[in-house]
Amino acid sequence: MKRIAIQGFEGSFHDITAHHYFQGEQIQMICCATFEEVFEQMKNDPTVIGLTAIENTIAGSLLHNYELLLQSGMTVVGEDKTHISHCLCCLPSQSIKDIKEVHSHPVALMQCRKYLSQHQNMKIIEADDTAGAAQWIAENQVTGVAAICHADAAKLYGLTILENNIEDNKHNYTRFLVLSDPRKADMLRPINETNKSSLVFSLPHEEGSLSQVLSILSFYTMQLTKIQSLPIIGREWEYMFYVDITYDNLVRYRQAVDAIIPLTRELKILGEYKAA
Ligand SMILES: O=C(O)C(=O)C[C@]1(C(=O)O)C=C[C@@H](O)C=C1
Repeated sequence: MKRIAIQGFEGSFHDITAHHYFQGEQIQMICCATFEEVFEQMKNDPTVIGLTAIENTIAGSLLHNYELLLQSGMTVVGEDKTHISHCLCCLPSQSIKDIKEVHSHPVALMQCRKYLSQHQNMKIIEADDTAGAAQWIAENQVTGVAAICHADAAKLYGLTILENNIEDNKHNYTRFLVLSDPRKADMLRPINETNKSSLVFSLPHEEGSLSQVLSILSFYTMQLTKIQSLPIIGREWEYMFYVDITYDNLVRYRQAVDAIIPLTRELKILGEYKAA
């Protein structure tokens, strides 16, 4: 039985994604209130696998999760991409005109900005997660409040769907990382199918330092799928660069990493895994 730590309750997008990624396997969810708690669970028990959202096609990157990943020393062993669709739901006794507040995860609220701006009478309240907001309304029989969550979560908690597909854009996908203690990583990833890596490094304050690294990656036919910079706290105007690359030749990939090491500082491989 695999134990998976997620941020969120049953019916949250983390829960849905974990069941998709580990399809056909026996899994037990460890539902955490925060991403910090997910990493804490993994730290306390190296057999616990983590699953965390890292970027969304509407709301952008979950920057804090990059930092948590780096600080934790955990390894990326896989990824999954989930189509995100939201509904507005409430107690069956309520109708749209009764709704004065909408509760959901901040990222879900961001994904429904346009819909919410058309309903200015509804006060927006951030919750720990989408399914948690639905569960809270159901358990406490809260009137005048709706949740934004997946339609399955609305059904799970016995809520009525007032409106479906309320996300700003139907091309709404979230990418999730599957994380493990490095000592357990090889048991969780199919080594011969590795075709993606996540790297992080900083660079010297010199002209062209980033472009040199990118040129070398391109020379070794590494395809850059993502680059994200994050400020280094305490070192003004210096950044950590988080880079994702895909490739079909593991030897060329290793050569590419060896070639960029002298040009970078603090290079760390966050994970080598199979692209979703
Ligand atoms: O609240 C949930 O259901 C979650 O799984 C969290 C989360 C996120 O962290 O981005 C996951 C996917 C969606 O993008 C919206 C929210």
